[in-house]
Amino acid sequence: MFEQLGLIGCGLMGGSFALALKRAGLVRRVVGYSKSPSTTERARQLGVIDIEAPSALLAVSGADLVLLAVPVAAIESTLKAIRHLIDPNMLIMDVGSSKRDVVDAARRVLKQDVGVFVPCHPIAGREVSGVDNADAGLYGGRQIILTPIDRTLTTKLDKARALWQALGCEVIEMSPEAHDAAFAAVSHLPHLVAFALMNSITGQADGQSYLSMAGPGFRDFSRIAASDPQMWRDVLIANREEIGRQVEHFHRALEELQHLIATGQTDELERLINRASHARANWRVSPSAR
Ligand SMILES: NC(=O)C1=CN([C@@H]2O[C@H](COP(=O)(O)OP(=O)(O)OC[C@H]3O[C@@H](n4cnc5c(N)ncnc54)[C@H](O)[C@@H]3O)[C@@H](O)[C@H]2O)C=CC1
Ligand SMILES: O=C(O)C(=O)Cc1ccc(O)cc1
Repeated sequence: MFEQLGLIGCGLMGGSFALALKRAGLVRRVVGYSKSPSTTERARQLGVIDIEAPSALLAVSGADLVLLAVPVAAIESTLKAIRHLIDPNMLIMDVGSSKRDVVDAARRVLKQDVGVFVPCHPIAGREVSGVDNADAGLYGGRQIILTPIDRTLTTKLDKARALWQALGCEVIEMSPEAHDAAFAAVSHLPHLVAFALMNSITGQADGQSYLSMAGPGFRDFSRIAASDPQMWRDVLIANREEIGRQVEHFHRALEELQHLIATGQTDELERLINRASHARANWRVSPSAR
C-alpha cells in the first residue's frame, strides 16, 4: 500500500495507472500534475487524481511513489524539476516507450540517487490519448518491461515488480538496449509504416476517394496511424538508431517483393507470402497483444 502517488502527466497512461492503483486499493491518495492546468483539473473532476498540484515538484512532495507519464522527451526536464525532493524512501517509475534515452537522462540528472528510479514500459496502450480515455483496466493482463541498470536498487526493482504484478501484469526484465532493439521492430517500425501508408495515400490526388472504399484489412492495418503525434515524434527521435536499422530491413523486404511482382516471379512471390502468412498464423499472441 502506498500513501501517496505523485503523478506527473495525467494522460492516458498516467491516468489509467492512477485508476488501476485506486481500484486495487493500493494507494491512499493521488496528487497529480500535468503541463496544462486544464488537464490537471479534468483529471480531478474525473476522480483520476485527488489533489491538483501546481508543479511537478509539488506533486512529488510527500509521495512514496512517483510515476512519470509524460512524452519521453520531457523525462529529463521533469526529473530536473523534481530532483530536490527525491528521497531514498521513494520509488520512481516511468512508462516511456523508449528506454535508452530515459535511463541516460535519469543517470545524468539523478546521479547518486538514480537507484530509486525503475524504468518501465507497459506494453499496453491505445491509439487515443488524454485523461478522458483513462481506464482502470488498461494494464490488466498486459506485459510490462522493466529495464533496470547496474545502479538500480534491488529493493526498488522488487517493489516495482510486485506493484505491476498486483495490477495483473506479466513482468519481464531486460536491458534498455535490448528493449530498444526489440521495440524498434515490433512497435516503432509498425507505427512508422502506418504513418507513411496514410501519407502515401492522402498525398495522391484521388487518395480521399480511395480511402472511402477501404475495408476491414485497411482498418486493422492503419489503426495505429491515428496515434498521438507528439508522443510518436519523441519516440521515433529517441530510438532513431534502432529504428533506422529496422527501416533498412523493411526496405529490403519490400523491395524484394516489389521486384518479384514487377518481374512476374509467381512461385517465388508465393513462397515469400507463404513465409509471412505462416509466421503470422503461428505467432503466439502474447497477453499484451490480445
Ligand atoms: N499511448 C500509448 O499507447 C502508450 C504510451 N506510452 C508512453 O507513455 C507516456 C505518456 O503517453 P500517453 O499517456 O499516451 O500520453 P497523453 O498525451 O495521454 O498524456 C501525457 C500527459 O503528459 C502531459 N505532459 C506533457 N509534457 C509534460 C511536462 N513536461 N510536464 C508535465 N506534464 C506533461 C500532457 O499534458 C498529458 O496530460 C509516453 O512517454 C509514451 O511513450 C507507453 C505505452 C503505451
Ligand atoms: O495501440 C496499440 O495497439 C499499441 O501498440 C499501443 C502502444 C503504443 C506504444 C507503446 O509503447 C506500447 C503500446
